[in-house]
Amino acid sequence: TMSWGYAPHNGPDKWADNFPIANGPRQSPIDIVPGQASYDSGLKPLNIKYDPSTCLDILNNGHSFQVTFTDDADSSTLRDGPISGIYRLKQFHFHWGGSDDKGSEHTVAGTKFPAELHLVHWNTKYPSFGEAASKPDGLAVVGVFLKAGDANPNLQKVLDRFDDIKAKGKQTSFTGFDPTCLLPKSLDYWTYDGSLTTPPLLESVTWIVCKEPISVSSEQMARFRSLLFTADGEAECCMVDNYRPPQPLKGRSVRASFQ
Ligand SMILES: Oc1ccc(S)c(O)c1
Ligand SMILES: [Zn+2]
Repeated sequence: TMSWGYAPHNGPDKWADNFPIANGPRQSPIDIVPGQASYDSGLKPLNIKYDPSTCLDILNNGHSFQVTFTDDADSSTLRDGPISGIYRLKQFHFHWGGSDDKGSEHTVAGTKFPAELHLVHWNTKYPSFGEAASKPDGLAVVGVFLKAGDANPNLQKVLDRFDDIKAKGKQTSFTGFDPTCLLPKSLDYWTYDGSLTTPPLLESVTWIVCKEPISVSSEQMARFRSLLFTADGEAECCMVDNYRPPQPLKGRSVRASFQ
C-alpha cells in the first residue's frame, strides 16, 4: 500500500483518505495571529530540564530526521507552562522547505519561516508514549521557528551527523546532546490544543509555540535539504517541503503567555 508523504500523490491534501481525522476539530498546524491571541496571566513559565545523557541516536525516518531520547525515567522533562504534571522528552525533529521562503508548519500572521523544530514530550500519567499519543492530554510539543540569519553553532552539531543518515532508514548513535541549546533566549509562547502534524494526526497535542525564533544560516538550510526521502537503492528524492500547511482553527482559542 502507498504510504503517506509530501508529494502530490500522497501529500497533505490526500491524508484524509486514510486518516479521516485530518478534517477533525483540533488539527495542526495553524496560523497564529498575535492580535487575536489572548494573554492569560494564569499561564506559568515553561519549566524545561533536559539531561544530555538521555540522548540516544539520530535517524532518517523517511519523513524527517529525528533525535531520540531514552524516556524510562523523569530525566528530560517539561513541566508547568500550560500543562499539568510531568511530560518526558521522547524525540525532536524538524520540518523545512525547499527554499528559505517556506518550511515552517505554524505561521505567524501568514509569515512562513524556513524551518520549525518540534520537541515532543508525553504525559507520564500514561504508561508510555504510544499510550499517551491517543489521549487528549497525552502529548506536549514545543515548537521553535528557525529564522534565516547567522549560522547556529548548536544546530551544526546535529547537521554534522547527516552524512550517516542521508537515506531513509539510516540511523547512527548521537549522545551527550542537550537540546536546551536549541531553545531561544525568551521562552514566551503561544499555546493551543492541536494534533500531530503528520499521520496518524492524533488530536493529543498541547502545542507550545515559542514567539522568539532561533537562527539558521542559508548554508545550514541547504544541509537540511541534502537529506533524502528515499532509501538506498531507490531513485533519490531530496527531503524538502516536509511541512503540513495551516489547518482551520474551528473555534479554538490561542493563548499567549506574554503581553
Ligand atoms: O510524535 C510526533 C510525531 C510527529 C509530530 S509532527 C509530532 O508533533 C509528534
Ligand atoms: Zn513535527
